[in-house]
Amino acid sequence: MTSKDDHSALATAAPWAAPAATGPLDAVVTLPGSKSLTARALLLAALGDAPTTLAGVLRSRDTALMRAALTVLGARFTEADGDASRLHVTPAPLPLPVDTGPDGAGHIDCGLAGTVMRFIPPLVLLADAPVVLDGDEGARLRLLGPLMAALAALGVGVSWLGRPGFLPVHLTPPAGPTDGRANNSTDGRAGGSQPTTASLDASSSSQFLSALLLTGPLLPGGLAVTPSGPVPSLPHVGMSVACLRERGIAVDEPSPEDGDGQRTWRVHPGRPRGGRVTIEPDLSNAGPFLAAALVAGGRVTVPAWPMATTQAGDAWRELLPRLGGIVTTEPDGVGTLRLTCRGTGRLNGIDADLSAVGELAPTVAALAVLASAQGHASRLTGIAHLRGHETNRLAALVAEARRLGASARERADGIEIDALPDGERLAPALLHAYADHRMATFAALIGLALPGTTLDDVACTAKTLPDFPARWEAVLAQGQGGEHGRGR
Ligand SMILES: O=C(O)C1=C[C@@H](OP(=O)(O)O)[C@@H](O)[C@H](O)C1
Ligand SMILES: C=C(OP(=O)(O)O)C(=O)O
Repeated sequence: MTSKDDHSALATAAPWAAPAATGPLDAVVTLPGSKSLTARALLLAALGDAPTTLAGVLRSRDTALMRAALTVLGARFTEADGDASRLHVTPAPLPLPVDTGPDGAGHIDCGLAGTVMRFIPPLVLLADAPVVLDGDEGARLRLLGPLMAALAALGVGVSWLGRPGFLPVHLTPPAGPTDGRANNSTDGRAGGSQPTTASLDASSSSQFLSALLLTGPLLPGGLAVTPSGPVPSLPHVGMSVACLRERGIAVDEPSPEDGDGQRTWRVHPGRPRGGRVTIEPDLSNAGPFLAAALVAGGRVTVPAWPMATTQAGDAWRELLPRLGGIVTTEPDGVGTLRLTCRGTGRLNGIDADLSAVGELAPTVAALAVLASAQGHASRLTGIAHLRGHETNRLAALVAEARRLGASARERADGIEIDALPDGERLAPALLHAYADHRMATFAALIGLALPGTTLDDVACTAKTLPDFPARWEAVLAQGQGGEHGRGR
């Protein structure tokens, strides 16, 4: 099944002419909600002990698919107060009543969303009928095997409908009730019984571990899960833990001193609390906008930046100065900051282990490619798992960097970009997005510095950020003689 939604229709449109910078920026960018926090908020609200009202919800392709998937499993969503970013969620009853088709299974379109294809399968442990998951062509290249092996060990019937280990897959709930219908505690610690135990290999995606943790409180006795090796993107696991705790579920995290294969996460049984939840702006998607100031000069400000957050994008505060920017903050609202990034037009190379924040790599790579033309080499390491993202991002970044005339290569766990020799320059090109929203924003950043850069598919940015081209053009119009008001 390939999605026939707006995204795939737009993907065939003419190439996008990436706007070039014509002067220093002076822009304020208000970003919609975090993709990762929205996915978790939707799922935990669907499993809640009472209705939830969500504010700051991201409305994008990934989150629409998550909503649709949870609707197949019995949750109900209604827009609140005519505001698209506010949602009332009525939780699903247990066992989850699957909306089945003529084949007796519920059908879930994962699009290209890692959060949907990984977070939904463990819910089959709580479901009353089988579920079939499929997605875009690119989604059929994203690994699911290790998560399914863990679910099979918990009694889920796993039947691969294509290549083993990948979508599409047919999942059958275990014969007996495995859901936590007895887990009625409100303190998140009742249940008393020994936890359900699982082990899994999460070395190719932290989402496998997050997926089990998010369903964990509904399993008999909760869940104790021990990944067999290293786990990338650990802040995203921390985000899953924080989201559970915010909803009253107790979670014991392993000690950072525990070695790979010895770390156990213990989720205590209970129903996630309903109530009101406000979702933070997407700090990963803030990256290209803040980085634009490094390329064009001037400044870009993001308001409502949380003072404390589990989002990987908080690392921009540390990464952008290393790449040549100046990052400052000032108080904004309660618990939030206005974060400003200033650029001078000069870029630095960077040698960075991005294992914890891999989703920031394409934006860092765009700056590194541009820095190579200013005589600086860069090395991004700890990101072998990016080969399993929306596309093989290591191959894609190297191919696109070379298309521009940069000297770049893949290493086992990352990429290297050489300093361009004196006298050599980068040249604009038609860049490829590979259906990957972050490869599209890579191209947008390159276009600021290389007039004439085009991109084959800007529509794929709708995966996590609606209206990206308009938002990008509005940022450029601010401070370059344009008449757009500041902020949006
Ligand atoms: O849990 C999440 O919301 C995510 C976890 C990370 O996945 P990986 O561990 O596969 O990198 C991240 O890159 C992805 O964008 C979102
Ligand atoms: C890896 C990413 O997405 P997904 O949630 O689809 O894994 C990403 O957004 O960079």
